[in-house]
Order: sequence, then C-alpha cells, then structure tokens
Amino acid sequence: MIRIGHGYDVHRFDEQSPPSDIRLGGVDIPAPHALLAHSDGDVLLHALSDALLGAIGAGDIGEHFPDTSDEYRGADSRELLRQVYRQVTDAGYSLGNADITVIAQTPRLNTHKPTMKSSIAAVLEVNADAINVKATTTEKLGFVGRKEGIAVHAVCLLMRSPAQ
Ligand SMILES: Nc1ccn([C@@H]2O[C@H](COP(=O)(O)O)[C@@H](O)[C@H]2O)c(=O)n1
Ligand SMILES: C[C@@]1(CO)OP(=O)(O)OP(=O)(O)OC[C@H]1O
Repeated sequence: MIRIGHGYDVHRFDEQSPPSDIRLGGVDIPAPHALLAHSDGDVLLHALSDALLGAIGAGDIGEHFPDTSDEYRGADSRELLRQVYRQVTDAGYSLGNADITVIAQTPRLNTHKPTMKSSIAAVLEVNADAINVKATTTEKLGFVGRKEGIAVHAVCLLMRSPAQ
C-alpha cells in the first residue's frame, strides 16, 4: 500500500533584521534578512513535516507542535521532523521519496541544494536519492517576488514497511 502527502508553508522575512543566515532543510544559508517564526523558521522542514503528517492522516505540524507553546520557541525543526518521521514509521510506513520546491526570489539556492538534500536525508535516515530539492523564483511577482518571504511545497510518497 502507498500513501501520498502534500505540505505547504510560508515564512515572512523580518525586514527589520540585518543580513542573516536562514535555516532551510537544516542548513544555514546567508540571506538578506532573518525569517520570522516561533521555531528556527525552517520553512522547508515545516512543509516536509506537513507532507509526512498528511500522508498518514495525522493532521498538521501546528497540532503536534503548537506555536503557542514555549516548548517549541526557537525549536530545531530537524528535531520536529525526526518526531514526525517516527510517527510515520510507528504507523508502519517508510519514505519512498519526497520532492520539495522552495519558492524564493532570494537567496539563490543552487549551490546549497546538494547540502540540503543530504541534511534532510540524514535527519530521516534515508538514502539521499529519496530526496529532491528544487528552487524557483516567481519572476518578481507576488509576495515572494517582492522578497517579503519564502514559500515551500513538499510532496511525499510513503510505502508500507516490510513486515518484521
Ligand atoms: N531562489 C532560487 C530560485 C531559483 N534558483 C534556480 O534558478 C532556476 C531558474 O529559476 P526561475 O525562477 O527563473 O525559473 C531554478 O530552476 C533554480 O535552478 C535558485 O537557485 N534559487
Ligand atoms: C513550528 C511551529 C512551532 O514552533 O512554529 P513556527 O516556527 O512559527 O512555524 P509554522 O510553520 O508557522 O507553524 C508550525 C508551528 O507549530
């Protein structure tokens, strides 16, 4: 049996912040501003976590890690993703593949994509070829194009784990 999931998340740049690293896929990447968030703001891992939760019918990231809880203030989203993936494996599934699209006018991500891919694979303890990271701008259109924030879509396919 296979299951499909989709996740989408947006975080806004803090226009008051000076140039700063942002966390994307567990990797620190230089950007014109920090991203506003309750956690570390890793918008890529949030979208991927939502895709995995969606695939097992387990709601969304905010239900599991509320942004009203001090427990998750400044949280490392790799740890949130680890907990989400534990739910996936506990439900008897493992990742087939995940395909992730980062929608960002800035920063340029091409040189960081291989590092993001291996960072995500390491968190999930899967082969790197199960993960694909893409980036696109919006040709300067909309909130992404105005460099107000970054959006991410993630889709994943889960497969029933072989019986132990
Ligand atoms: N933040 C980004 C956005 C895009 N890229 C790379 O550029 C290619 C062309 O992007 P368009 O939005 O003009 O289609 C895209 O396929 C990515 O390879 C990037 O590195 N960082
Ligand atoms: C990750 C959590 C929890 O710290 O907060 P944020 O970093 O604000 O991220 P978001 O994607 O808005 O919502 C999920 C939250 O529960």
